[in-house]
Amino acid sequence: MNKLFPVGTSNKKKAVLLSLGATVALICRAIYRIYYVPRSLRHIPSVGYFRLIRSILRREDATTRARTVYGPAIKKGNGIYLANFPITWSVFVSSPIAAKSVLMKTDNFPKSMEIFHALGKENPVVRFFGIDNVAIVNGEKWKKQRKVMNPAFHRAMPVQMFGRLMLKGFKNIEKQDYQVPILDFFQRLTLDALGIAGFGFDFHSVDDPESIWTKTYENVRLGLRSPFSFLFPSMDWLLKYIIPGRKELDKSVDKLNALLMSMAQERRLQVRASIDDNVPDSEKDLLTLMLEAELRGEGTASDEQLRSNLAVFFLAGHETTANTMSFCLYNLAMNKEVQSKARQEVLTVLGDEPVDILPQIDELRQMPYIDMVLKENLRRFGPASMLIARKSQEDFDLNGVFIPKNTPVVVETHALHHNPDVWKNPEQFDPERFAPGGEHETCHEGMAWLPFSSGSRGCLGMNFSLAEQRTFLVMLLRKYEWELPEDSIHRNGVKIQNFQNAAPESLEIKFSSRY
Ligand code: HEM
Repeated sequence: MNKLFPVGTSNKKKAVLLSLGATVALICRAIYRIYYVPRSLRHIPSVGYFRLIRSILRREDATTRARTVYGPAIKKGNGIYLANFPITWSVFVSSPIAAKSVLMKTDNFPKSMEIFHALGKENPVVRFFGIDNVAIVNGEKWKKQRKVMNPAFHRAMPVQMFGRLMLKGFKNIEKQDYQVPILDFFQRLTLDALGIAGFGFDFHSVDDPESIWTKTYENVRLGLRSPFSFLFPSMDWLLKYIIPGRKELDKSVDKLNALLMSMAQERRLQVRASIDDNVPDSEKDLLTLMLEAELRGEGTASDEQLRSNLAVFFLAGHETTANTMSFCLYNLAMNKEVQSKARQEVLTVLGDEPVDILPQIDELRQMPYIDMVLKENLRRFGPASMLIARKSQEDFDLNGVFIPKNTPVVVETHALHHNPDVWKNPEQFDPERFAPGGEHETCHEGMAWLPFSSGSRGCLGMNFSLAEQRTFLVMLLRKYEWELPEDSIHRNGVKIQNFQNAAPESLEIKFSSRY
């Protein structure tokens, strides 16, 4: 040690120099890890770390980023490339054939739980969602939970309840003088829909903007999205005292957790006493249906697992559906001929009497063009721009590219849906792609359309969300025509809120009533 320092250096000076040296070494190591691609992955075309960060800081939307940042690497790697994102070097997949290989081989590519473990038990994200829920766990644990839930999500969907909510939504459109901040409008509808359908609880978000439970939920939703809730996890013990709003967030998480837990416990007792025996399945909430499946011996779920899964339904089903519907109204405002064609289909099935009506399930099934519109909207602006990272369990040949064991692999749905080698004119909104014999049916091998993912880990709530989207869209088309206001910032292309939330930035829609 003495050889390192000139004779006469005091102990205090030595300590300072040593700590400085250690800090510089740590910083160099961190920069090296960020910048230099691991040797075992260097054969895959990569995206520069700082180019990516610059794009995020400039708030470039996912489409621009896919074109300018990832585009060249995607082309070079035939749909497979490497980027240091979100926390480590990962392989990104935007080719239909490679995506299919990853999603069909769930044992080779289970979901990676690293982020949740890194956050630690005290983190609000982990305290709300838990780490034992169907969206995160793998293997037998996952099978058991999914088995309890599958029947609940495959029964007849509660379209009458969705319709009743939209009737309340009509009143809000009138109250707001027919020019409506559309994301807020749909966030209220989809929150109430999830509360009622999930566990029989009305947040009253649509009819009472000040409702206490809506505010509690909003505190949690926005708080968990703050970068401070998941960045610097090792500093959480300190951050929780200095981050503004963190105390409030912790309190709201406790309050919402207590509500979900009490719902799970009470409903278990009710189901055991068979209180809801005469209620048809389409009117039962998801919690009741899950508990009934458990009673029939179709899997098991503890109270904490039920609570944690109800929390996941909010994460997975609230903003996703609200964002999707907002984009759908945008797309139809920008493509008037599609809006008219969709309305014509609705009027043919439901008639054009000047009165509000609630569509029935079998009527919604007779509207193939509406489904084409919803599919194209999800291709263009699906809310899940990438799937949760998977980790390769062994060396793997992915469409001719060698992927070593323990590599994080991310299917990047946005880049896949906007890949010009896969979709013709990908930036154009064209529902005809999904017509029988259309582009999607005839030109695609592998998995080219993945807004809900696919395979056994595909979205559990897909049918639920699609039934909700159909009901809302059909009722809106029957009652209104709509367009963007003259001064809308979205006239030359939609502006996205930010990197964390791919929702349209303060989008307003101007409605005119048809009756
Ligand atoms: C437009 C609406 C929705 C979209 C685009 C969507 C998309 C997705 C995607 C892409 C996945 C796969 C994630 C991954 O593997 O990394 C997923 C999984 C999941 N979704 Fe959805 N989702 C939507 C609505 C819903 C709703 C309404 C619910 C529940 C009420 C829900 C519940 C779930 C659950 C529980 C999973 C995990 C399934 C598993 O791993 O077994 N989703 N969703």
